[in-house]
Amino acid sequence: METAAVGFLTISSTVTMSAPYFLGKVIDTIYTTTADTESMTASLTSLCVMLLGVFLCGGAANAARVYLMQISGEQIIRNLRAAVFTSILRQEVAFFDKNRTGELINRLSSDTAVVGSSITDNLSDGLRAVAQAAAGVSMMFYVSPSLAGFVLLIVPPIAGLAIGFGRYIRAISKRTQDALAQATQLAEERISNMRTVRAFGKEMSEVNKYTEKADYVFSLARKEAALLAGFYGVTGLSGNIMILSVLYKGGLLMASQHMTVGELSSFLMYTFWVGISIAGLSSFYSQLMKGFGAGSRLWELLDRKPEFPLDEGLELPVDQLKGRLEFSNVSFAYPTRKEAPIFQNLSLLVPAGTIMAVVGSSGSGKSSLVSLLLRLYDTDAGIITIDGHDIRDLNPYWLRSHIGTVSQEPVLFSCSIRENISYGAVDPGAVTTEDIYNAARVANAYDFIQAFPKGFDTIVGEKGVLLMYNTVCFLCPQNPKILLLDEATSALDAENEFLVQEALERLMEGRTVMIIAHRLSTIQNANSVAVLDQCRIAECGQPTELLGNREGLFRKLMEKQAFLQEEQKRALL
Ligand SMILES: Nc1ncnc2c1ncn2[C@@H]1O[C@H](COP(=O)(O)OP(=O)(O)OP(=O)(O)O)[C@@H](O)[C@H]1O
Repeated sequence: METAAVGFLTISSTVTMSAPYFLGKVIDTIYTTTADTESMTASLTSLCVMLLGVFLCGGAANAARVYLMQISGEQIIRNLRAAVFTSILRQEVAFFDKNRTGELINRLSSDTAVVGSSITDNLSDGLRAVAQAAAGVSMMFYVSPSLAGFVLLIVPPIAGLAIGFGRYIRAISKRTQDALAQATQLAEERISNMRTVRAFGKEMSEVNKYTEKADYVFSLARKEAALLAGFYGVTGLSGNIMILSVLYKGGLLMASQHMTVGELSSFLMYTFWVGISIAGLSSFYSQLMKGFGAGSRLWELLDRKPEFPLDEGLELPVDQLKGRLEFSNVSFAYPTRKEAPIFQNLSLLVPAGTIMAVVGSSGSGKSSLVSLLLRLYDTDAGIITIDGHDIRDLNPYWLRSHIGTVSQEPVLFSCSIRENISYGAVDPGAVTTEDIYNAARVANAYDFIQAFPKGFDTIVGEKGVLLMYNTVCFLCPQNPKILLLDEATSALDAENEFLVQEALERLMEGRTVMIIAHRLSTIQNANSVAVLDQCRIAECGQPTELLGNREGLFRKLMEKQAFLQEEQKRALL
């Protein structure tokens, strides 16, 4: 396809470039033919027919070139977007703590478009401008070397100016794309937290903040426009000076019989062509520099290697997996908040086939424990093992597909309930309707979902707003030996409490379970309880044993929690 485009480009440029030459011939024919009108008309007609043929051919080639270039441009943008999205999704979770969603979205949508179009739209015009300038200059030398040498003295200073200008455009484009990314990030955060914005009545102040960011983008665009105007003004003026000098010097050459009127006309037309090509080239160059500027962040993103691999490492035979979990002297702080340690020398053992309830005040690190087990982050010190294997030696992909994670407040994607439930399966395409129904039955959500008019095909609103019931569980991959559960914090009415409890018990049977527990009933059913406090496990043992210790942290936590739950239940009634 590219070859065809270049072919058409050559044809259309050759045709366009040969036109002035032939037109010159037409003029000379008119001026020099002293013969009878009939033969003059004949030679004129044949020249004009030839020119018409050449123009038709050039027009068709031009149309084909534009079509092909447009298509290949869209293809480049598509490939770029797919590559950037692949690269983003391969990054480690910590990368997403450092880079905000809005910024990444901007890279994916805006930067790729700027880079793509700067390469393609302009590449076609740019290549044509280069070809036309080269051919035009050659033809100028062919028609009159002395006049060409004189006129082209103007090119070096223009080239110098263009280089300086290109550098500036490149820098300003990078700044513009960064500013745009910041604006998008702000908008993305505010729109996704619209409830908070509304609750505090901050609509207008957020609008002002966004407008400020948009103003900054505009001020950069204004700078760019002013510079562009200056640059085009200078190049346009130089073009006109070129024409004037051709007229002056060419007139002198004609007077001294060194040039015919046809040659001067051809030369003048080639000068026009070269002038137009130079204008095209400067626009091409500035757009290309703009693309490079916008592209610098994209290349960084494309080249970035994730800190740990997605799909490399040891895979244990599934039938030998027992599910013994152990944290040994683990220390950890989030990469974005290195100064605030979450765990220091934390040790915890969950024997295979037992249920461990993890409790602790808000922010004590319960969810972080789960994140470490799933290897969303690596520990700073100490190791975490599954059946004695350091999880850093295991294939992360394998590890995650053999640990079932169920959150009772899952972030649901905006698709049907059916699709949401099958999301966790290794091959969602192979999940049968019966599998989905069973998963819903296990979660005691079957009747509830069937009660919707569209049943399992009900489309869930963004972030699951539509789905008020909070026990929908994802299909657990391959009946995992290990389950990590995050219990809902919200209080339920008596009937739902019973349904949830029953579903959880069914789910936990015969597996090693680590559950972030919020309900007293869950804790009482666990084999042991670990209390997180001040970066470590403060207490660990059987629930009844820990409750017996009146001064213990667990006892205090339970007293507080029981009180809170009572309060919540009273509020529900
Ligand atoms: N991605 C993150 N980057 C930086 N800090 C984080 C991140 N996630 C959590 N934290 C911080 O780590 C601490 C522990 O959070 P974590 O969510 O593990 O606690 P938790 O006990 O599960 O809390 P909760 O019961 O409120 O969910 C908190 O101070 C939290 O602000």
